[in-house]
Amino acid sequence: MATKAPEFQATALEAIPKIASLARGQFRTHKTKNVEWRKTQLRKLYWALEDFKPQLVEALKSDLGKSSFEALLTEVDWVKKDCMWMLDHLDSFVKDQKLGSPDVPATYSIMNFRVKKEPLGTVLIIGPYNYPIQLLLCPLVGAIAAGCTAVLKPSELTPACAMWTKELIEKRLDSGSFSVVNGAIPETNALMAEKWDKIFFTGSAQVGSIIAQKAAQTLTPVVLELGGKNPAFITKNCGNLALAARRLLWGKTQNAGQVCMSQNYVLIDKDLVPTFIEFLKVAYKDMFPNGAKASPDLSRIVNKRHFHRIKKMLDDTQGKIVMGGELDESELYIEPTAVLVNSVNDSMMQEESFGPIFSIYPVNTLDEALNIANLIHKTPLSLFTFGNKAENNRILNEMTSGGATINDGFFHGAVNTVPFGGVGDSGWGAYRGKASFDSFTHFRTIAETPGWAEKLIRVRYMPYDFKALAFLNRLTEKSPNFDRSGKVVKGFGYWIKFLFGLGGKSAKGAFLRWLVVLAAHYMYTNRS
Ligand SMILES: NC(=O)C1=CN([C@@H]2O[C@H](COP(=O)(O)OP(=O)(O)OC[C@H]3O[C@@H](n4cnc5c(N)ncnc54)[C@H](O)[C@@H]3O)[C@@H](O)[C@H]2O)C=CC1
Ligand SMILES: CC1=C(/C=C/C(C)=C/C=C/C(C)=C/C=C/C=C(C)/C=C/C=C(C)/C=C/C=C(\C)C(=O)O)C(C)(C)CCC1
Repeated sequence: MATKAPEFQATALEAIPKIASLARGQFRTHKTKNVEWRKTQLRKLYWALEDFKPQLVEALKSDLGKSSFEALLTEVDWVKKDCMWMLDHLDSFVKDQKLGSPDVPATYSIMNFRVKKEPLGTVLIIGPYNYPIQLLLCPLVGAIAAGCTAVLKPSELTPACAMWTKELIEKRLDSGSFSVVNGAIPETNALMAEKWDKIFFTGSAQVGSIIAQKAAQTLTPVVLELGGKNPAFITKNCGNLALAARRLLWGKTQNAGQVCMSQNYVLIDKDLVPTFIEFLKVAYKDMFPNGAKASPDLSRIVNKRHFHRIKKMLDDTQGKIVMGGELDESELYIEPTAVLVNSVNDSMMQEESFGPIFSIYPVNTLDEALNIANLIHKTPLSLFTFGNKAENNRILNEMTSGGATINDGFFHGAVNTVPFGGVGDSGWGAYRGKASFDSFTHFRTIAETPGWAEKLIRVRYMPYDFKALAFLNRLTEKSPNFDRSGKVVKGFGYWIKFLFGLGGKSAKGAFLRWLVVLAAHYMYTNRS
């Protein structure tokens, strides 16, 4: 098969309602409820990715200048691994979950409470341009696993990937259950005019807000994976400043920093700044011995609009470029660049970089760093800490983020099986690993009341009987072990428990203590 992508073609607007209706129709056949059917789709997706590998690698090169190393590690092989992982665990995820203690009080245990995992239905997945394969198809893995049908809308900014994605999905997966609509705003609007059971959107906060507002009109649940202005903190006690510099530079070189979870700015103890800059330069030289432009590993900026967006941040800064700074529009090339700034109002602090540039902001104290970070963006997608244990804990405690990495760049997001998502305005909901399955699943609680229990549970019927209610309360109500000021009261029950538990708080602890006592007693009475 040729590796050159078919020319980009938007899906005809009038075809979109039919595509959505077909996917809904396929869901109503109930075939997706069959776990074997889902597994077959995941297996087919795995092999489609393997078979289309040359095309996808080539497409990532032509759309983003992405190296084949990254194309495999973070896109094609990444999704294949996701398929394999899901196949390995799906049987256990789909099982009904029996509900017992502590969810169900012992008095209701006869009702066989359980949670049934149901597919949400037909879902819409809208992807961004930076990881056009991974960020579109990983949610699809979750949707297939959960038993949903889906329509995918790749980013039009990566046209070659969009066209191959359409071909591999529509040729290899169940026809009509999974389709791809290509296009930009008009096509997305046409999709948004349809009724979905969930919308999974990855992209900018501005578009995320449009999607959420539209979805709210039909009470459609949404997952939003958005961006953020992500801080890194470096304190005097970071230990290895050279390592911090190298690891943070990694975050701005992979995919030319077009990674929504990489750092936007570094808040660093002012005394460390000159050495940190030197270490950045050393790391840069290590990664790009012949300069970044000559490196076959560094991606390009996706298009002129984004190139100029990033360039404007550099044009508007009042700071000083201390590493990098070269730009070449003809190649959409921007060199990994660090800018030393001294104002929170600087363009390098206020705009989301989403490119290979970041700022360095010197601070006097950790208090100051935390105040600035909370001011710039209270709920970023990521956060990075390079301090001692107490400082790292303090940062994690006093500032939230979607995810965080201690002592590295975005490592919390570099493993495909752990939950990933934002918080507040950096995103709603999470996916990856089991979270991908959960994201497209309705957890339906089921109770089953046996006929023979009728007499036991008839207290609910009219005419109401207060005596029966009092009896039920005696059986089920727990009296508080705290007073009106919220203080725990150590009453008779507490001391009895303490005595019989031999001071242990849990049943297991008490059991172990009793074992020790009995063993000691046995040895004492059987001593020769
Ligand atoms: N949290 C996460 O996992 C990720 C978040 N991002 C964020 O995404 C942004 C960059 O990605 P882009 O592709 O530029 O995002 P974008 O928001 O411009 O586009 C995302 C999708 O929305 C569609 N779209 C664009 N404008 C629209 C409109 N007015 N109405 C309806 N649909 C529209 C596009 O066709 C595309 O498929 C950055 O802000 C970045 O932080 C990117 C990757 C991952
Ligand atoms: C091999 C042996 C061992 C272990 C070796 C280890 C731990 C190797 C580690 C390798 C590393 C650090 C690989 C790094 C990979 C980075 C990846 C995959 C980055 C992915 C980025 C992604 C997916 C970006 C996503 C972007 C998103 C979501 C966005 O824009 O929002 C032992 C254990 C030491 C034993 C010996 C053998």
